[in-house]
Amino acid sequence: MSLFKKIFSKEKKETLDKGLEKSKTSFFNKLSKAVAGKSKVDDDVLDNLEEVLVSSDVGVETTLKIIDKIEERVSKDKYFGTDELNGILREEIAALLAKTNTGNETEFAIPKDIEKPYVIMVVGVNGVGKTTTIGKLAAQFKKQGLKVVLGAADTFRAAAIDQLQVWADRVDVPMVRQEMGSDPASVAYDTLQSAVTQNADVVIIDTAGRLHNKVNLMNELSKIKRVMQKVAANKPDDVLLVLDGSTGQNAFEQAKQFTKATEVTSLAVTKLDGTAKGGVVIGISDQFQIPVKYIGVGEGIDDLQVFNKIEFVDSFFK
Ligand SMILES: Nc1nc2c(ncn2[C@@H]2O[C@H](COP(=O)(O)OP(=O)(O)OP(=O)(O)O)[C@@H](O)[C@H]2O)c(=O)[nH]1
Repeated sequence: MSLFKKIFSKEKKETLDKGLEKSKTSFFNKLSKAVAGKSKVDDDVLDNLEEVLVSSDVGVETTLKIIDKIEERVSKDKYFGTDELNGILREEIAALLAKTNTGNETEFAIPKDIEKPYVIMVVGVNGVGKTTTIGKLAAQFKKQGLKVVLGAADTFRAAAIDQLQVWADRVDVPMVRQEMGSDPASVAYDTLQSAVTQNADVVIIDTAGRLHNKVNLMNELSKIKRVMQKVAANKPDDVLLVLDGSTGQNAFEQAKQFTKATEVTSLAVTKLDGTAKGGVVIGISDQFQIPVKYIGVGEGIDDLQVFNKIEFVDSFFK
């Protein structure tokens, strides 16, 4: 491993540790209360643990799965002590995450076996950190020496186009835009066309995420896809749903709506640094069986990380 990589990994780890601090403190405070005065894991401890997991935004479904697994282990080994609970929780959560997050990626990269350009269509409601995530992603891909083109297909609000332009300028990548109110699919088409002409490696398309009308959202997203496929077959390669981790259960609700409206292939969970609700990462990836690809652990350009289940669990249970 090169020195640069070593330094980068250390920095990445520190940012992750810091980003998850609030979630960790809150979780382990609750956990220690849940087992206070108990030496063995019994029904009371399991009930308390269930509450801890639900109140840490792991979600009811995933919490019940974890509790079932621990119950199985308790019934096998009657002498299972509360001091072992941490290790066992860590194993069960790692196993859950491994089902969806099957890879072990640590760095920003695009798959080698796809036809260039790699197209990421970004979806999510306003305010979740969509624009910021696109900007940070563009910066990381550019750092890898890849040629990136952005498409401002959230034409619903002028501010959305302008905000993305700020990031495009900051990262120094081209952005394709049209007037506010123009057809998002037309912007996506132009963006892909321009990327193909420039022989770009990565295209990132911003879309509007208006949830108030599911049929409209569905129609808009499928039209964008359909029109892009006129330029290049099988695009987009990735439909990335951005969720604000600090909204906890609201993020679950948004995931539900968006997965109904379009085929979401990966998730980015942002703003984990400012919240104690980090458990959403575990619950959402499990409940929707969609891999978490990126996590946002700060506002800085380098504070978007490739989600790695091992690093995440290591940091959480450190
Ligand atoms: N602390 C923290 N802040 C973040 C993170 N990601 C985004 N933000 C902040 O969240 C706010 C909203 O981000 P935007 O990128 O503007 O959100 P958006 O979804 O594009 O929203 P609109 O521009 O309103 O459509 C900004 O102030 C970002 O700096 C994160 O990982 N951590």
